[in-house]
Formats: sequence, C-alpha cells, structure tokens
Amino acid sequence: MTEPAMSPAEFEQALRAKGAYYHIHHPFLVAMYEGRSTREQIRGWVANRFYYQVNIPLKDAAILANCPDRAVRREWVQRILDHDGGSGEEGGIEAWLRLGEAVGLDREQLLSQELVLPGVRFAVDAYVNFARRASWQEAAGSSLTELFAPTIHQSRLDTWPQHYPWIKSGGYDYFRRRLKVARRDVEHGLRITLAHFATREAQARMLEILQFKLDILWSMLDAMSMTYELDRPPYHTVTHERVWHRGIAW
Ligand SMILES: O=C(O)c1cc(C(=O)O)c2c(n1)C(=O)C(=O)c1cc(C(=O)O)[nH]c1-2
Repeated sequence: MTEPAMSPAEFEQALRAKGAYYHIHHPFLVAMYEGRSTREQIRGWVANRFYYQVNIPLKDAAILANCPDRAVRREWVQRILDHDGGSGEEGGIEAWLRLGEAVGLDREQLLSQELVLPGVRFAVDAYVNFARRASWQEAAGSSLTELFAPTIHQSRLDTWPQHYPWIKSGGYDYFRRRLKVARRDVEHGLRITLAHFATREAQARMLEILQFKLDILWSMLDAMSMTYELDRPPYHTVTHERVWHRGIAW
C-alpha cells in the first residue's frame, strides 16, 4: 500500500531538510569562507563556476520551451533576463565577469572556458539536459537548491573581504544581487512544486530530483578539489598541459 501524501507544509519541510547536503558543506567551500583558500583556488572556482552561470539561462529556456502555461512563463522568463541582462540592466553573467576581473582573471580567459574542468562541464551539462527532457514542473523543482543559496551568498559577503583583501570590492555585486533574486525565485519555484507534487510517490521523486541537483553542485566541487587542492588535474600523470576538451555540446 502506498503511503498517504505529505501535506504541503510537511513536503516543504522535507525539501528544506535536503539543505543538509548543500555544497556549503563541501570542504572546498568551507576552506573558502574560513579564509584558507589560495588565490589560485579562488580563481579556479570563479572560472569553473562561470560555466554554471552561462548555462543557467539555457536551462531556464528549456523549462520555458516545455511549459504550455503562459502565466508560469511570464514569471519564469525573468530568470533569463536576470542572468543575460536587458534594457539597461547588466545581468548576472556580466556581474560574474566583473567578479572574475576582481579576482585577477581577465574576461577573455573566462569567456574562452579554457579553465573549465571536464568534471564541472559534465555536471553542469547534466543539469541542462535534465531540464530539456524532464517535465517543466520537475525541471522547475530542480532549481530549489536555491532555497539554500542566500545563506551561501551572504557568507561570502560576510567573510571574503576580511580574508581576501586582495579581491577588488566591485567583485561582490553578483552575490548581493542574488540575495534578493534567489528569494523571489524560490517563492515561485516552491509554489509550483508544492501544488504539483501531490502524491507520496511524486513527492518522493521530487526529493530524488533535488538530490540529483545537490549531486551536481557537489560533483563540480569534487572536480575543483582534485585540481586546485590535491594537485591532480586531469591527465596529471601524463602532462601538465590543459589538454582536455573545451566543449563539444554545440
Ligand atoms: O553560489 C552558489 O552557491 C549558487 C548556488 C546555486 C544553486 O543552489 O543552484 C545557484 C547560484 N549560486 C546562482 O548564483 C544562480 O544564479 C542559480 C540559479 C540556479 C538554478 O538552479 O536555476 N541555481 C543557482
């Protein structure tokens, strides 16, 4: 016999409990907010996370493409503009490029994606591909790791300026912007998710989807740890050159 569905409040609690596995607990990020990261580690993280940033609008466009509900699309489309910018607004991708400059990376290097590790690329691609194939409600629900994101953005604003005085202050705009925007996104994402996943089975599947998304974020950092903490970049037993591919997805 299947168990009865959780109430919306219980389901929300179960989703929030997944915060226990958020990447805020990954040793690479713990070192970062405890002030133990080197310049190379911070630069590596900014360059690799750029691949996540540029793929978020593709992910959101895939959700729109699968969504026949005009009211949902009207709200969701805002996410693309938040990252890409529009009518006088610079957008999150531009703010991330400025974060890159603030930590000493030039924008051409970020845009070239030459520092993006294969493991990071595969993890991010898995997110975009999931959004292309899943129902729009499941893909919308997978964005709910953002429930936990304001805490992580705030922790950077609180700790980085003391620990890393060499980072230029203009770099912090991205995190400030996301504090507000992530809360609005979460409110919309939760509304969709709590209304749509109304049976115990569907709720269990949604929790598994959220875990999949947490796995993506964690795996990105595992790849960065191997390279920037453990000094084991891909092919390190063979060469110190960055021979890995630069993306064949398109
Ligand atoms: O810095 C972070 O730790 C972090 C995490 C996440 C997340 O939880 O997916 C996002 C972001 N930042 C972010 O800046 C962002 O724009 C974003 C969009 C999404 C999404 O799934 O649609 N997650 C995140």
